[in-house]
Amino acid sequence: MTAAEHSAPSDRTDFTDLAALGWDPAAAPTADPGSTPLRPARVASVGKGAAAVLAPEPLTVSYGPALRRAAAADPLALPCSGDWVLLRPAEDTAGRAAWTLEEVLPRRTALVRSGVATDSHGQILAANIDTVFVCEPAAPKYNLARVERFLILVWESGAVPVVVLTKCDLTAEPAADLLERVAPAAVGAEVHAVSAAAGTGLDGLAAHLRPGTTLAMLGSSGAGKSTLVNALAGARIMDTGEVRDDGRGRHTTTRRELVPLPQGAVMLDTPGVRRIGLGGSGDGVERAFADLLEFAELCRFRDCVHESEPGCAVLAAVESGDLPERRLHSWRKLQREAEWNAARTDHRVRQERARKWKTIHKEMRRSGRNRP
Ligand SMILES: Nc1nc2c(ncn2[C@@H]2O[C@H](COP(=O)(O)OP(=O)(O)OP(=O)(O)O)[C@@H](O)[C@H]2O)c(=O)[nH]1
Ligand SMILES: [Zn+2]
Repeated sequence: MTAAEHSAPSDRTDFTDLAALGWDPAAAPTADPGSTPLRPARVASVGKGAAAVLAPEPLTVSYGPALRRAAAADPLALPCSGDWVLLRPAEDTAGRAAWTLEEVLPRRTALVRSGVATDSHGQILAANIDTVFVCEPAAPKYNLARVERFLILVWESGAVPVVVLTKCDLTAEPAADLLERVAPAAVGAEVHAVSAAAGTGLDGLAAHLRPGTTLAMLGSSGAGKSTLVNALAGARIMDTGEVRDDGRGRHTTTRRELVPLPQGAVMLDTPGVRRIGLGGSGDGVERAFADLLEFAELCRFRDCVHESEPGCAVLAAVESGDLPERRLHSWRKLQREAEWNAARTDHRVRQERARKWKTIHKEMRRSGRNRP
């Protein structure tokens, strides 16, 4: 069934406007004949038991019973910003027309922060993001290890990372030199050097702002994310941190929201992520260190750990200068971290969760979508 057909019974859904929020018609849910038409919406932010959604007009919706049951079994079933969800018509306690959040549609991508407190499930920061601008200030000095950490996280999410070196007006280093130095840490990703203040390098990002794209920004606090969004939008649509206490600062971005850009993309604005744990369940490390792992294929021993083994092609590449030594150190550290986190969510836990999800979806279909 197409998006247009699905919208037919619900004259209140404007799919043209949903497209401005990144709605993909191919993802249109199929409604069972005779069931109450459910209405798609996109989550802007979440609170306790309720979410702020755009449908496309802003609504606050409470969680329906099926969703609450699913969340009790697995916290990842709870909606997060960027999720596409289905709403069911309901009444609030005063008898006024309202909507409940019935179901979270399958996530295309999910940005996960692991290692939150003792919870081994991790926390989903945002969903259905296509492209992430990994913002790293060129001045006073870029931090390649931080860029690598962000890249792993983005690859793991399923989104495409784009490294953006910000504040280039504050460094004497020519953009070409900057790009050349940073590119080895950003294997497989585009790298751009920009200055929001001077307006340079912004054109290079245009291709990532096309309609239908959901964008997000990652980068430490004060990296210049909000300033960059404003420069791209040509308007002050985000608060920026003009006043800060020190370099580490406080978060100046306090809202998580979906912000349409004039170019057609939507920006999913999440607060600066300062301390990130790696999930370790996906192929983020493999993708972020594809250069190193290509050499590893040539090691004499299959289980080579590239420490001191004879015939280690990785060590040989470092020796010959084909692989920066810094990359090897970075990889060791991040790989260990990812493995440690993955071990916490061991195989059994993952299987258990897959089984639970199956039940939850069945349950949702039964108790939610099919009920008249
Ligand atoms: N010189 C110069 N300063 C910049 C540039 N971009 C941002 N800044 C400054 O850097 C500071 C932090 O910028 P923000 O855009 O607030 O940083 P942010 O990454 O959004 O910070 P959080 O909201 O805390 O995550 C502000 O004082 C900006 O004016 C730039 O291109 N050049
Ligand atoms: Zn080796």
